[in-house]
Amino acid sequence: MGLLSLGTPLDWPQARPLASHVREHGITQFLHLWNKIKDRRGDKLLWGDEIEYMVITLDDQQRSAKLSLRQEEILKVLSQSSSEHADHDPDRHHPDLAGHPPTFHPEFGRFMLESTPGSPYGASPNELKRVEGNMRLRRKIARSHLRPDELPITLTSFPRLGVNDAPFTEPHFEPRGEASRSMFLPDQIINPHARFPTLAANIRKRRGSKVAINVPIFKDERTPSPFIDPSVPWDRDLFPEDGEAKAGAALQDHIYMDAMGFGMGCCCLQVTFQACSVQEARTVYDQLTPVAPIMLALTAASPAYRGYLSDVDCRWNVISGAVDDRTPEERGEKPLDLAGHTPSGGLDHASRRVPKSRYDSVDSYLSLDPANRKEYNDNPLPVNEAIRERLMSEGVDKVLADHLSHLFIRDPIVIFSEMIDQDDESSTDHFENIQSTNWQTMRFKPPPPGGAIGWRVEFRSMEVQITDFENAAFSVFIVLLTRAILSFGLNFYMPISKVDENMKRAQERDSVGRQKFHFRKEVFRKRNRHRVLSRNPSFDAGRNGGGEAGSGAEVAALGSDSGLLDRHSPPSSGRATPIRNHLHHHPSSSSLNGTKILNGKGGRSSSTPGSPRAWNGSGTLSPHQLQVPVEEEYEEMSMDEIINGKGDEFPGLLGLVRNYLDSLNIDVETRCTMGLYLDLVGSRANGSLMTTATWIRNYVRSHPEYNFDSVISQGINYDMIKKLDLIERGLEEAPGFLPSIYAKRRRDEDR
Ligand SMILES: Nc1ncnc2c1ncn2[C@@H]1O[C@H](COP(=O)(O)OP(=O)(O)OP(=O)(O)O)[C@@H](O)[C@H]1O
Ligand SMILES: N[C@@H](CCC(=O)O)C(=O)O
Ligand SMILES: N[C@@H](CS)C(=O)O
Repeated sequence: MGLLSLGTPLDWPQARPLASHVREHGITQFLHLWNKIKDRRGDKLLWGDEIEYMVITLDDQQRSAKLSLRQEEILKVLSQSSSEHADHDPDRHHPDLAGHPPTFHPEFGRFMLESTPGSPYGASPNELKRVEGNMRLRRKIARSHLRPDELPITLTSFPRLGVNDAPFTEPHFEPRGEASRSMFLPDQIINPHARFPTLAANIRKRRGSKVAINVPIFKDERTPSPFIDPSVPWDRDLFPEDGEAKAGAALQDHIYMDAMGFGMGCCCLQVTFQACSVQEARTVYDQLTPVAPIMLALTAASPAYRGYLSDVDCRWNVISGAVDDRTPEERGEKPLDLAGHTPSGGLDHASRRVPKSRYDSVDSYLSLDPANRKEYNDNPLPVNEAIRERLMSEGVDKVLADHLSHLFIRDPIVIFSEMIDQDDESSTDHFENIQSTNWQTMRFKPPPPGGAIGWRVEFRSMEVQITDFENAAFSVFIVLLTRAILSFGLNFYMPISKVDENMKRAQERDSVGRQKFHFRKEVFRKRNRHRVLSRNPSFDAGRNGGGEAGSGAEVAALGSDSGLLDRHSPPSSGRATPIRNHLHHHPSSSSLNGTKILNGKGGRSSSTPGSPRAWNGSGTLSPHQLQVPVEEEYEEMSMDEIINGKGDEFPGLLGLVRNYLDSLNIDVETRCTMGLYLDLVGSRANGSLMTTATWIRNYVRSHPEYNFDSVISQGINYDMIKKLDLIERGLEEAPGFLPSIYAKRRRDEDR
């Protein structure tokens, strides 16, 4: 959930002239904050998940499953009940209700809820063991405030959103809304908070047309070819935009969608980490960036849109298209109008190309680690040049300045008239306005004013899973991987263009089984490979699921010279004694680069004159390593190899995580729970368990009502959602999808 300011939202013609004001003050706000918090360190690793749900109404007479639009009512009751829960609920003794009851938040869809733990977790194995119970408690609380015919389901995309041959919302509305002007979706599916309809309307207006999302259709035995969608009202003329579909916005052989709700009506699973310092946050951001597409593929859960099976398994490009506010010139569909060039901001809507939507993958790495070779930052990086120069002249290093000035190429989409003038020393509202509408695979989050919360990084690519067992498993896996990254000083860097290629592959049908992904071959820094392996002889056993727990001190010792941990961490964190580092040296003005589109070639390198000297000579990278041609550092691997390992050549992400776990002193029960989670991740990767997307596709294709024409009827949808609910509650087995232990374990926990 993004920034929810209150007030009167400005229509696009009024908001547009204020864009530079918001950007300028946003950066002033960032700089005020930066000067206060850039040296902040010593924060603990805390983390939290965000789970998004759809509320579904089931009608057993009609055999229909519809989206319930009662979000506002439900959230009101949930927020009242959170405080009362402690006294009246049968769960009142649940440790997660003491002090910090879980919280529920609105989301874009009026049929969506989001829940987070009441307070963030720590990263100790004992805390990790709590996660699934906390998630289940949240689901239980949500369910207890729904009507008997409603259920909360963690489904990434609702298969019949926008199918008008039968009502798909409760209550029903016709698709004729001013915000989206959609041929398929009524505006009533949008959360009525002014932020959301204004986002939808202003994205459309800035773009100059409705958004146009085209997902390839899954061609089944009887799907017409070419497929020209009979459910598009080709000749509707309610709004001027209605002609767009026929004029080329709707592609043949694709499922066409024309509104923000098709994307932001999808649900995901996000994980946010607090790091001990800005440098550690930048490390986590960089190292998780190549992991984002891998986790998107592994959690794939959305193979159905607007009543059809699609040929993709993930939501990513659907949301990307759903909020794509770029003009035709920015998208490269019309020639640029260079007369409109504005050198100070470079922000005229027709004067330059913008390669990506606001919702897309990360474009540049962020760390000052010399392992972050300039060759890795090989994507075009349009920046707001004036902002970049200003940040650097105020002492922000070039790498961070690139990142921020890239985010700040965007216009603010929602401006509230009451919020135009702010106290830039105490507010970060303008900064957050731009930051929170850059929806990328990773988000780098500065500490909010107030002091309680530190530097954070949000991991945003994962699709939400049907059960909290899976949601906990994937969240815990990412937390443990982060710990392994920091403790072993792992290096996953590879060219960011290859990460983007992986994003494309990740979304394809059955990418886990059929695709290969680029991944770095040598993930240990030279010295550490030897140290990790020799101090943790259980490594190979760990990879195979065995291995005895080692000593936590070993990991701490390894971490202390891993070259990636922040050297200012307090000794109590089990890390190195602080020594001086040079991370915050500022570039001299002579290093300012005047280019507007950066592509890495003029980019970062610890040896570039005037660029920050990032490291203190601890020798983590040998000159030899720096000389290896980038192309030789990575190769194509299957998902099984990336996760489960590849003989002696590559340990696999699970191998790394197991090795990290083996090094801790953990009780048997906790280790067993972690083992169940890691086994799920490994089994999904090697295909012994299928992804949610594959389960959904198989279910639809084996339903007696299915005609092998890609169509998901109301009856199929109803049966599927009922079945998924039974599976979640452990009342039906799901062979090949969930481990056999799941159902019984789930029922036992309900007792
Ligand atoms: N200090 C912290 N360290 C780490 N995680 C935290 C911290 N405080 C809150 N979180 C977690 O961060 C997640 C996001 O929290 P919240 O929804 O408040 O942030 P947000 O800024 O609205 O998120 P988003 O970036 O998704 O819009 C939650 O899982 C929460 O538990
Ligand atoms: N629901 C969106 C994320 C919305 C948000 O940024 O909070 C997704 O599936 O990615
Ligand atoms: N939920 C997302 C998308 S609208 C946000 O609020 O930014």
